[in-house]
Amino acid sequence: MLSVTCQQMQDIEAASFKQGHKPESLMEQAGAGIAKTILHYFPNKRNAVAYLGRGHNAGDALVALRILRDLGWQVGIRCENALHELAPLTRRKLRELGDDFYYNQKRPEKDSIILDGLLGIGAKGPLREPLALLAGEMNHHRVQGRSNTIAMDIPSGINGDTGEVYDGAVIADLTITIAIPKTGLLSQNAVNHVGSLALVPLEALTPENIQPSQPRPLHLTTRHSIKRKRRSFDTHKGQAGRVGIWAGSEGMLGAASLCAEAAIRSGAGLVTLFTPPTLYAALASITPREIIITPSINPQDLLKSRFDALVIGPGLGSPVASLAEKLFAVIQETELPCVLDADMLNLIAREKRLDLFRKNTILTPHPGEMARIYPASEHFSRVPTADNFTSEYSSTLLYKGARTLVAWEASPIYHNSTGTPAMATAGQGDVLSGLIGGLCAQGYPNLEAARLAAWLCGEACQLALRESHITEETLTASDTIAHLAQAFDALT
Ligand SMILES: NC(=O)C1=CN([C@@H]2O[C@H](COP(=O)(O)OP(=O)(O)OC[C@H]3O[C@@H](n4cnc5c(N)ncnc54)[C@H](OP(=O)(O)O)[C@@H]3O)[C@@H](O)[C@H]2O)[C@H](O)CC1
Ligand SMILES: [K+]
Repeated sequence: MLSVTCQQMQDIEAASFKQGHKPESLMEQAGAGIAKTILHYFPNKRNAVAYLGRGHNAGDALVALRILRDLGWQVGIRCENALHELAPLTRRKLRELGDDFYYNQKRPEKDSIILDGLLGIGAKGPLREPLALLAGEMNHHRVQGRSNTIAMDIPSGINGDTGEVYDGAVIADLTITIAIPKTGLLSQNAVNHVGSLALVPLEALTPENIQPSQPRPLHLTTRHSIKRKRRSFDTHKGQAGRVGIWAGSEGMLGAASLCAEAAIRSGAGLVTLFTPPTLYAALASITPREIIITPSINPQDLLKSRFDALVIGPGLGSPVASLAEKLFAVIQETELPCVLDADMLNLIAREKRLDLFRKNTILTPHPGEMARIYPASEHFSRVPTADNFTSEYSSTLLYKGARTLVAWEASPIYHNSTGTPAMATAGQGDVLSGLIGGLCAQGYPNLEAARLAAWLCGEACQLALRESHITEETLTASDTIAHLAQAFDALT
């Protein structure tokens, strides 16, 4: 969905009021959506404390808190403003929760949810007291009590238009933005304060007829903006998509295996993994039985079978010159959607074969690989890099990072909403490339496949963290694959 400035959001809101929508009804919908999102990502938590400012942002937090309390959660509030200073609607939402909460204020216990309802789109400039004090308290409890902070709409102390981070700004693990994403949330500066993103859409408030505030529109990919395909009843495995993968080298068998497993878990009907004959036995012993493993020394084999999409590169290492030439020839020749990942990108950079970045290719560089294929990226921040690169080359680009970007030609620059720092671990990229290949093989257009795969990987990891045996430290790429089903389900 297109992102908007706070002023644009306020204008859309004002227009909806003119059409008869009521602020209280919107706040109830927002609060209900926030509570639902909290239950989706943190179903095992039982304690929440809402930090309140004076405005309607606090009202959203109070509605969510009331719903959680009614479900049996222990809840509390922190507010340093006098009751008469609260906006009338916010005051009403506090009364519905119970005035006792105001007189018996609570600080978050260990392992709580902290709701940031200090400031939303009505924020102006750096945090003033008493909110600065409360923001400091929230950040302290997040770290000391290992709690999770969830920002209502915008983390307080972040400029919602530019992403500028003011002193003492709230650090959120998840920002639940209301109705339409705010442009500042997508800024690279703010990423450590915004955390992962979720959207609560409100039917009355949509960005129709809004002019993007940037020359190249910045969009957020959320669960609502991706359409999951349904299969017809008589689908057979040949129609479900055939993926050909060239991956792996000595010492990097896991990359090939993870990539192939993710491809089959994406829904592809047949996945064939080509591997040097010397690695065959070892690879067969760690790869799921559903994968066809074909020993090969000639990448031309990728063109001989009837595949619907190709993935080339995970764990490829540094192939000898003759193999490199053959891989280049395949990429040159194929018209299939073709994911170029990891060492294949390094090889293309090293041999200066950027002519291979054709329209059917999907490139998945992390910042280091990006710097190799496109040295100009070192002089630009991420969005201009994605913008310039896709203006120069006709590939679909998936630029990995804490906020993965997906773009193609003059498309909007799509910012992925899901993900967690737990993903900073080996193998996640191999899963991602396998997933993209599998989705392309099923007929998702390249741009959609890349957006969906990035969203699914991030969502799978966020959902994996709900389990008691998986933590930020222990999550692995296999856990990502194991939670793809839950991520797909979250789309429907
Ligand atoms: N978008 C929608 O249609 C909906 C939004 N909802 C939620 O409402 C907020 C916006 O609420 P609003 O009341 O307009 O504004 P805030 O809650 O952000 O806060 C305004 C008050 O905060 C004071 N303020 C402003 N800047 C600062 C600062 N830097 N430090 C301290 N205090 C600040 C401001 O005081 P003034 O003295 O400046 O007037 C206001 O008192 C939106 O973000 C959503 O969360 C709806 O609930 C659903 C529909
Ligand atoms: K907030």
